[in-house]
Amino acid sequence: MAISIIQAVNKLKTMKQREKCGNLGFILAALMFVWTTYKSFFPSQIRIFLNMIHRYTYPYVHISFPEYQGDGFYQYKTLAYKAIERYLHKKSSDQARFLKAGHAPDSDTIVLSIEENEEVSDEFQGIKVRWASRQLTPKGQSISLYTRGDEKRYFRLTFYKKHREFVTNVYLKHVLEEGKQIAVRERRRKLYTNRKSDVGNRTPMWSQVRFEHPATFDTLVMEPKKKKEIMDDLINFSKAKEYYAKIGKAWKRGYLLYGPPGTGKSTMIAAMANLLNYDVYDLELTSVKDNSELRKLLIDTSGRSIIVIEDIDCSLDLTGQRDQRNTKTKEDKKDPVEKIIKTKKVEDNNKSSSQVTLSGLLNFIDGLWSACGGERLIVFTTNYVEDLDPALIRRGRMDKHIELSYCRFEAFKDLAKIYLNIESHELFDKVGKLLEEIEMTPADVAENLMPKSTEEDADFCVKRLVNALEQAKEEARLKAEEEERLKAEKEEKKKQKQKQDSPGSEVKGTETVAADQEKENDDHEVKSGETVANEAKENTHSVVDSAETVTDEVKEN
Ligand SMILES: Nc1ncnc2c1ncn2[C@@H]1O[C@H](COP(=O)(O)OP(=O)(O)OP(=O)(O)O)[C@@H](O)[C@H]1O
Repeated sequence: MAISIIQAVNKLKTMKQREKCGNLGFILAALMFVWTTYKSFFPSQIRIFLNMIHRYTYPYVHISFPEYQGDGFYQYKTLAYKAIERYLHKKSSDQARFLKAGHAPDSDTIVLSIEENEEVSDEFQGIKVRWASRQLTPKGQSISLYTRGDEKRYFRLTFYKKHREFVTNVYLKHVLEEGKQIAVRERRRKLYTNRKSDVGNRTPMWSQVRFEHPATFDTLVMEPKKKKEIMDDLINFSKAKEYYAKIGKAWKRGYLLYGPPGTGKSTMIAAMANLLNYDVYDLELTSVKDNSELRKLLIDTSGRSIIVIEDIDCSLDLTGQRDQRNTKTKEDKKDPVEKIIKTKKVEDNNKSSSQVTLSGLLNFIDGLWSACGGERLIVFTTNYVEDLDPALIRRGRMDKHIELSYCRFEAFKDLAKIYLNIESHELFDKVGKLLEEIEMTPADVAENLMPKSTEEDADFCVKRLVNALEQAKEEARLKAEEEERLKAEKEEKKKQKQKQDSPGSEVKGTETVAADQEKENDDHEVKSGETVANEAKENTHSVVDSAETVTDEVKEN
């Protein structure tokens, strides 16, 4: 019984299908008849006229965006097609049933786009449009024989005639801008460095690797208020294209990061690049032949990038007309170890044949060429901000000066949270006190806090830090004592020498000492006013020096 019912239903279905096929055949035949009659009986003028009426009353507008442009020899993918492809990715994956997948250049993303003859709709500010993908088949060729140049693929945008103004002026701008932004967001970021140019070398001047530094502002420890201020400044800059255009300034900003080694200058640059999704150009000034090469390098950089010159104080002799005597005084104040490191760096750099001058560098920062490309940060780092020429770092060139300093208690707590995932410990107070007495860089604190094996738990690491701080404190004390002793010894030797030099020194009493003192005073008077001023400066800085010495001893350890 059941079987016979099913058979009956099937029979009915087949009948209906046949009926449908019959109807379709009839409609097709009728259409062909109308078309043939139209072609044979309507003269071409009337057909043109009817076409015109049709065009006039047709409610839609179509715009085509071909994939490739160019002549028969050179074809290139149009920027508009690429941007539309990226823009439609999300809509295509949501709406279309037949999709094409491709690998976006310079990116790890798969881009989905609609297959031929598929359509997706879009709505922007209440206006609806349709996007379709089409392909023209050149006559006499099958699709499988296409070469890249033969492909006539294009996107077709359809919208109501009444929205023509809006679509062409507003919507298309939005699509292209958004598509470009998506491509930029999803691209693989690069770290570039410049190579020394050889004579006749035509290879690009920047070599590149993928930029994969994991540092972020979350992992960079510094005073929270200062950190927020820097982040706001950066984000503000990245959104200020119109503002910069309005005030007539090139869309770029200079940052000067200064502070002792190991306080996070390089880490901050990586965090900046990750925050803004920028590329990084690490410019090695000593490898740049001259000012004109420097300019070429600048032109070869792209927008949305950070150009970094590290250790700018050691990069070539950029002192300009600076007072050499002044420089010497500052050099004298430095710790001997620091002085040796710096002298070595400067010597190495001086060995390079670079003829880049201060004015060349100033032009690089804010000359006419610096405006090309836009959306660029220029970052200088230095351990010795006082050594830099004021012209180089004045506001307008280096707009924001950021000091990175030794680790304080707040920064330590952040590091403990990042490295050990702890927010409190019985030794925290002790660490806080020690950090007030001893200057330790975040790099050294981080190194002590980082577990080196699975046995080293948080407790072990905090204790290790306390030990390191106590040891640094003890060494600083011993060094200060040793310095005191040396100073006293020097004084004693000086006095002895004075005794030997002056006649009748054996019987020197209070009178003779007074005479010596008078002589010394006379000598001082002969000295030029400048030298006296310098000496006075040296004396005022002696207190700072001793503090620096303590710090350096910590660093050495
Ligand atoms: N403020 C900080 N926050 C978090 N980590 C830091 C900080 N400062 C230093 N570090 C850690 O110390 C290491 C060295 O820091 P970094 O290279 O950024 O210092 P620097 O100031 O650039 O040193 P130099 O002047 O020698 O180039 C980094 O890998 C980072 O892990």
